[in-house]
Amino acid sequence: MAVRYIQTCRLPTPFGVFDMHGFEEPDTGKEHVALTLGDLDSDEPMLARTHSECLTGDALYSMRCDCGYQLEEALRSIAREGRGILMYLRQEGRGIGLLNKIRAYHLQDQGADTVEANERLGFAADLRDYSMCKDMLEHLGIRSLRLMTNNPRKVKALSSYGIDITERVPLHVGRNPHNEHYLDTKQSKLGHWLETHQDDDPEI
Ligand SMILES: Nc1nc2c(ncn2[C@@H]2O[C@H](COP(=O)(O)OP(=O)(O)OP(=O)(O)O)[C@@H](O)[C@H]2O)c(=O)[nH]1
Ligand SMILES: [Zn+2]
Repeated sequence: MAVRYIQTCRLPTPFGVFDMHGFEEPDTGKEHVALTLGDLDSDEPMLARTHSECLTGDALYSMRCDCGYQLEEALRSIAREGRGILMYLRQEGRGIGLLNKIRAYHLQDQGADTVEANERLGFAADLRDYSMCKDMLEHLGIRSLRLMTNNPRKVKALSSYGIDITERVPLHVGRNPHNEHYLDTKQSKLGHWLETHQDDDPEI
């Protein structure tokens, strides 16, 4: 989905003072942001995270998933490095929206896994689209990334838009008894790289 740039402001966080750049999808009115830190002009590949919105994990401390832990770890890593970008994409619930995610969680409370729950509601397992990242990165003049993710689809999608992913950086945090089954399902059904030993990624 195409986005247009709106404005930039400072965003102080416990991890560092970021710049927050706002973008809008003219077709849908959806609002996305990119947080950046450090020198954007250098051609050195930039540490990056594309993070899909998860209100429950990112803001409400849910332990059903790993999102909140990953968000914090990504910001912390960017701050440690002194340079990087986090694109926060408003595609809640892998694209089905918050209320449908609650419906899906209800089905999971009754025994379905995360993929089966989506399917029972009539959705594909993952409806996300990452094309807005291309416009955001182009606007900011960023060409190559060291991407923090365990999700092969993200790497494939961003590469297909011509974004140069020079390295895939694993982001293994937040496993707990409440999300163990969810993480195992992501690994077995969605192909996430979640092994403890990370020499599992020969093509990147
Ligand atoms: N439909 C649905 N969405 C979920 C569920 N649990 C988390 N999500 C959403 O999934 C998205 C995060 O996707 P993940 O596959 O966990 O992680 P990812 O961001 O694709 O991959 P990583 O980069 O490795 O973190 C967020 O939008 C969450 O709201 C669930 O059980 N059902
Ligand atoms: Zn989540």
